[in-house]
Amino acid sequence: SDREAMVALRENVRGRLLYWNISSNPCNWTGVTCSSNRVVELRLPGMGLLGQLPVGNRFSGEIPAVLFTLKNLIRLNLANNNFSGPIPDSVSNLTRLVEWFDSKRLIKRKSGEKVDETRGRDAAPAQQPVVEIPGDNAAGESGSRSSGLSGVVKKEAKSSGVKNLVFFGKVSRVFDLEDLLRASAEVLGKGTFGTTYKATLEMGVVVAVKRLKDVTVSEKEFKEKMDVVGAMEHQNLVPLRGYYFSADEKLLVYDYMPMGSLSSLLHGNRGAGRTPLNWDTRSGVALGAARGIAYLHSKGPEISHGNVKSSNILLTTLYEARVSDFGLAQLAGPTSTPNRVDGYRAPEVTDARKVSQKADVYSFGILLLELLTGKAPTHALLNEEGIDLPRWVQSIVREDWTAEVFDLELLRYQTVEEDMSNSYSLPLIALSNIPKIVLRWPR
Ligand SMILES: Nc1ncnc2c1ncn2[C@@H]1O[C@H](COP(=O)(O)OP(=O)(O)OP(=O)(O)O)[C@@H](O)[C@H]1O
Repeated sequence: SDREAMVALRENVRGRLLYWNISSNPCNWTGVTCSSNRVVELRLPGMGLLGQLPVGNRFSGEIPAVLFTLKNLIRLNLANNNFSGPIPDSVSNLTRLVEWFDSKRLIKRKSGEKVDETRGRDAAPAQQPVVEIPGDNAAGESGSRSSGLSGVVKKEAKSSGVKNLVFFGKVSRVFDLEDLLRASAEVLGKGTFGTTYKATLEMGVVVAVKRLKDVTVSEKEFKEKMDVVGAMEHQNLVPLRGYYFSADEKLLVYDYMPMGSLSSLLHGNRGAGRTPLNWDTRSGVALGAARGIAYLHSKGPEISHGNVKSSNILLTTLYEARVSDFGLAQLAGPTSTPNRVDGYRAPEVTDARKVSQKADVYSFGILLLELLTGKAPTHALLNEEGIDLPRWVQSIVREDWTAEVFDLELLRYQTVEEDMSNSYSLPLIALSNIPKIVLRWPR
């Protein structure tokens, strides 16, 4: 029935369907008998009419070759028809056939091979064969947007018909590489390991995609390391959902965190209209980040984050902390270009790939100072405005305890100074010689 066909169609286009329309257009494919005279049109967002889908029309005869030549065709659903015979030669353009339930009735013809017509005719009716056409067909001409990821990611990734995204966890696979490449993309920022984009997929899903640079490890090693990262599951971590690896492109797919990073909330938009982070929020973020890092450390003595800093503490809409970017330092070569991570780095760390758990704790201590002072620990040599945060804190409170060290935004809240100064219970902090850094953990 048409209702069933609609359900099948919706399921099979996996969210790509913008609208569909059953009209009573006569079907005119040579060699195809159509008993219901109905044609389903499929429109995809921004792509116009893509093709007519013979869903549930009780078509019989061979599948019209024209279907396989349609540009931008992603999936072809032949559900509830009575097609038989060979899949047309042009099917060799297709790199993947999925859910080919009716293998008896529909035969994939290898080039030059004769087709056994009778085999097809005698078999049971086709149930739900679905053909996918990934690769350049789908990402081509009208499909790609100039601001899309496909304009950024190298061709090789686009045309790789075999490789696809590798997903972690029990989450059902909701999109594939082609979906990702067609997504509209916005640069979120450039970091040590590459550039991160906000990618909005046509089906409405939003993800953060990190395009890694300078990956020196082999595919096998990359996979092993990403498997470890992908297995980390904690409410204070940004989950790595999947990755893509090819010779030219390495992509990581994370959940997108709509509030951005602690760094941008603390230091961005200092002008009018800024929403200051109050002490409750800051201490809650510190606690959440500590829990995320402690979880990583609990996974084994050799497992550390390696890059704890405020741009890697992302926030949910409820201002809960999610730690991001763990396990990436070991993918790169030994040469690490100096960057603002240095402001967080424990003095004993000489190789960015070898950061101990203790060094993570040092970086976390710097993060706490950043939360308390509102100052970013950028490296003075690289950035004139940068400060060596522990040294600055020491210089301010060397003689006498003074509230000057705190972020002015925090001091606007009357009770906060007392809150911050009353407690010395910060056993986690391994920063040496920093007097009177006080923080009360929320109860
Ligand atoms: N999952 C995400 N959701 C929202 N924003 C993100 C996400 N991941 C990263 N960002 C933001 O994108 C920007 C770039 O991030 P990226 O991780 O590439 O660099 P970084 O954190 O500045 O440096 P590094 O590479 O050393 O960690 C940062 O502002 C970061 O907060």
